[in-house]
Amino acid sequence: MARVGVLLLNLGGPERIEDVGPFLYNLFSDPEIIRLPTPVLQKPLAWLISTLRSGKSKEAYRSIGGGSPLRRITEQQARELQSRLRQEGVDATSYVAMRYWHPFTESAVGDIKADGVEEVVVLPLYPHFSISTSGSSFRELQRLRQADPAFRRLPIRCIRSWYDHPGYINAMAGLIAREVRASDTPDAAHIFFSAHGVPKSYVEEAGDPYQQEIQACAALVMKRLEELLGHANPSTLAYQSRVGPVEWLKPYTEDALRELGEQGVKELVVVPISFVSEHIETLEEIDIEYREIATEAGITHFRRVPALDTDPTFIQGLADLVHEAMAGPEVNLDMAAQLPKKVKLYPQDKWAWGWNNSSEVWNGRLAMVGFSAFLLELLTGQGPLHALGLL
Ligand SMILES: C=CC1=C(C)c2cc3[nH]c(cc4nc(cc5[nH]c(cc1n2)c(C)c5CCC(=O)O)C(CCC(=O)O)=C4C)c(C)c3C=C
Ligand SMILES: [Fe+2]
Ligand SMILES: [Fe+2]
Repeated sequence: MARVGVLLLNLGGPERIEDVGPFLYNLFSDPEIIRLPTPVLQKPLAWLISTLRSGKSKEAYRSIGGGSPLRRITEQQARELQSRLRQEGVDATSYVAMRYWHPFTESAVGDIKADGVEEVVVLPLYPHFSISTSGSSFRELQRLRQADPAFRRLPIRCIRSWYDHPGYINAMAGLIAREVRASDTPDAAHIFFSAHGVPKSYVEEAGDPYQQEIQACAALVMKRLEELLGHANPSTLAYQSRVGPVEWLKPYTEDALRELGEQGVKELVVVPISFVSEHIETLEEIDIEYREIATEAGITHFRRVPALDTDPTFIQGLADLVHEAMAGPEVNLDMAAQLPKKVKLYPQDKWAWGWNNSSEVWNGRLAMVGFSAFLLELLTGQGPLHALGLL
C-alpha cells in the first residue's frame, strides 16, 4: 500500500500580537491578494498597507484573546482526518501548509519528503475556489515543485474545490438545523449566509468562479436544510470582510443586515459559509461587529452557526474526498489553479489613446511610480522634494 500524504492548505493566522504585522506583510506581498500591473511595487506597497492596517488588525486579534485559533483548529482537523483515513485502511499522514504564517507551505513539503511519502493528495480547506485563496496556495506549491526535483517526482492529485460535496453540504445543513430548531420562531427564522468577499474585479475581469460556487453552495445547503426541517425558511446571501477602497462583491453584509432590520426581520441565523474553522472573521467580525449592527437595526435574536471545525460528518466528508481523489486520475497544480475561461489576469499592457482602460492603467502606473519615489525619499531623506525644501 502506498504511503499517502494529505496536504491540507489554509491561510494561516498570527498566533501572537507581535505576529500581526509580519503576517499582514506576507499576505499583502501576495500578487493574488493585491493584483498590481507591475511586480516591482508589490513589496513597498505590502509594507505600507500592512503598516497602516496593523493597528486595526491587532485590536481585532486582541478582542479574541490575542491571536488566531486557526493553526490549532487546522492541526486538530488534520489529526482527525488522518485517524479516520487510517481506520479506513489508508496509510495516510496529514500535513498542514499555511500560506502566510506558520507552518508554512515550504516546511510541510519538507516534512512530506522527509517522511518518504509516495503520493500526495492536496486538499484546500476552502470549499470554494478563489484566486485569492486556493488559487494562491496552488501557485505557491507549483513554485516549490518547480524548484525541487524530488517533490516534482511525487504523483499529485489536487482537489480544486468541494462546495457541492454531500458530506460538506450535510454537515452544514445539520449545524444550521440545530440553530433553527433552537430559535424562538423556527418557521420564520431568517437564514443569513455571510461569505467572505473578494473584489468584484476578481469575478468580472479575472474570471474567479468564487461567487458562482458560493451561490450554488448556499442553494444546495438551503435545499438540504428544507429536507431536514420540513419547511422552507427565508434566506439571504451577503459578503463580509471588505478591505481597501475598491468595490467588492455585493450585497455587503452590513448593508444586508440593515435592510433586513428595516423589513422587520427579528430572528436571524447567521451562517459563515466560506469558513470551515473559527477564526477572526467569525469570532470578531460576525460575533462582535455584525451582531452590533444587527441589534441597532432592530434584529432582536442573532444566532451564529458555529464553524464546522472537527464536526464528525464534516471530517468524514473530507475523508470521502480523499478516497475519491485517490481513485481518480492525477490532477496537477496547473489543472487545479486553472480558471474556467480565458481571461486577462492583469490589466492590458498595450497603450491606446483616449480615456479608456489603457489610460487608466497607465495613470495608475505613473501614480504608483510617483508614490514609490515619495516613499523612498521619506525613508532615505534624499530626493527632489528635499532639494526643493518641501520635505
Ligand atoms: C474564503 C476565505 C477567504 C477569502 C476569499 C479571502 C480573501 C481575501 N482576504 C483579504 C484580506 C485579509 N484576510 C485576512 C485574514 C484571513 N482571511 C481568511 C479567509 C479568506 N480571505 C482567513 C481564514 C484569514 C485568517 C484569519 C485569522 O483567524 O487569522 C486578513 C487579516 C485579518 C484582518 O486584518 O482583517 C486580511 C487583511 C483580501 C484582500 C482578500 C481578497 C483579495
Ligand atoms: Fe476582517
Ligand atoms: Fe482574508
